Amino acid sequence: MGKPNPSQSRLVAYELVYQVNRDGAYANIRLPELLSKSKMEKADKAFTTELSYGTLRMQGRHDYIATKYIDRKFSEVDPKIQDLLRIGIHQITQMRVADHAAVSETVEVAKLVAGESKASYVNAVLRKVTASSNDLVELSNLPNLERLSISYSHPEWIISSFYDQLKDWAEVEKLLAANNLPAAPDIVAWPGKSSTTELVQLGATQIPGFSNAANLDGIPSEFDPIIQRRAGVQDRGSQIVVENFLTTATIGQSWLDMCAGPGGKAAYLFHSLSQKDTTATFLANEPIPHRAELVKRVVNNQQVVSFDATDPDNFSSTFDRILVDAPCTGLGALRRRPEARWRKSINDLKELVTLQRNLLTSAYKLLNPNGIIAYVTCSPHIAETKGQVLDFLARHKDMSILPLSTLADAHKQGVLKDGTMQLWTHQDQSDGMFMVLFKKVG
Ligand SMILES: C[S@@+](CC[C@H](N)C(=O)[O-])C[C@H]1O[C@@H](n2cnc3c(N)ncnc32)[C@H](O)[C@@H]1O
Repeated sequence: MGKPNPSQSRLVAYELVYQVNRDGAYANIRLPELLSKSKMEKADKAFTTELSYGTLRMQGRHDYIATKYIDRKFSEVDPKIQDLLRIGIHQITQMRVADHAAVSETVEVAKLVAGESKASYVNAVLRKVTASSNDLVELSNLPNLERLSISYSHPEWIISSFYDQLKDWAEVEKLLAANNLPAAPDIVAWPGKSSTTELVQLGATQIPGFSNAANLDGIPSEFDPIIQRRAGVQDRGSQIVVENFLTTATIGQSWLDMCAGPGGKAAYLFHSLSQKDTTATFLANEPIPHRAELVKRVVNNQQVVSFDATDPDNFSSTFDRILVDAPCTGLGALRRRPEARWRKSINDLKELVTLQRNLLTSAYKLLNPNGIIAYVTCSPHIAETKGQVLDFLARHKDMSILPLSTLADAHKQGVLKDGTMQLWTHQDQSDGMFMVLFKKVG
């Protein structure tokens, strides 16, 4: 084999996959850094993005394929070889790259990052993969859970949690497929700062049924209204949450965003309230310092505090409207975060459910008579959604659900019989947001 000569686009894709899988990097933060250092052309950057994000999403499936051609468990293979095989198999099975190019280009990366002998091994395994149809017909004999887990590259516990809610394997399959498709970012025009007319004039596409939303077929950090902090990157599901909560506004209320970082909903709420009602007050709270700094970039600094919100004594006043956009497993936003499905476990869920419960208890203590709490997660998991609702209502007899269906100006999308809302990526083209409004009586 000659001197290694990898293409920049594959080398950067490998670096990203390795850093995410081995060093805990976040793809959406690390990739822009790697791309800006690389000086690649736009088309090569797009290739790198598709290859690296796609590999991270689909690596469960790729590991299954690789295991057919190796003589040990995939987890026992050298970590560099694991990630090289994954990017090779992604090109062979998921992208329109000719087999010979997928193999030889991956082998060039392997020579540079892992040396000649490991590169030979990668070469041998990938050649065997190209000789197969990779149609995985054998999976049709497996139970639904195992079959879908391999085909759509999702951990089984996550698929079970979707089935618990959807109760229909065909629907679950559609959701898993949607989670594997990249989505162009949604943006929101902050009232008083920009408008959808301006966003559309600058090349974004308006989203029907929304007052301030547009979809951007481009890089948000290169879009002027975002650079100038007059608009934000925000999935339409989160925009629905904010807009629904705002329909409960009356004059002169005090608002708290209890879990505000990095500030998406806080910014939209803050700018909307500033336009609607100058007598309303707004406070955003975020305990993690660097996330609180992000909130300060989009909300007036004087209106951002940094406390553990599970202790209500940290706050010096009570509120009429409290948003509890709680830390959660994020199982509703898997298409936007390629590695997220591999990062969370059932153990995380247990801790998160306790934290969510404690935040709700604290919100209750901070709520004024006739006040409203919006409890929100970007997860459809039953323990983080319906489970929390039942638990909260059982513990607080003076609280009841304010059905979203009774609010004339609220979005109708995803509203369930009990008045809560559950969005689904495959049905609503949004993150799988859950929302319930709790009203305090008297
Ligand atoms: C789902 S995120 C909020 C997203 C945010 N509302 C937005 O739209 O950009 C949950 C936030 O809760 C914060 N958090 C974690 N523990 C908390 C606590 N004990 N009190 C308040 N916030 C907490 C996390 O740091 C995280 O920033």
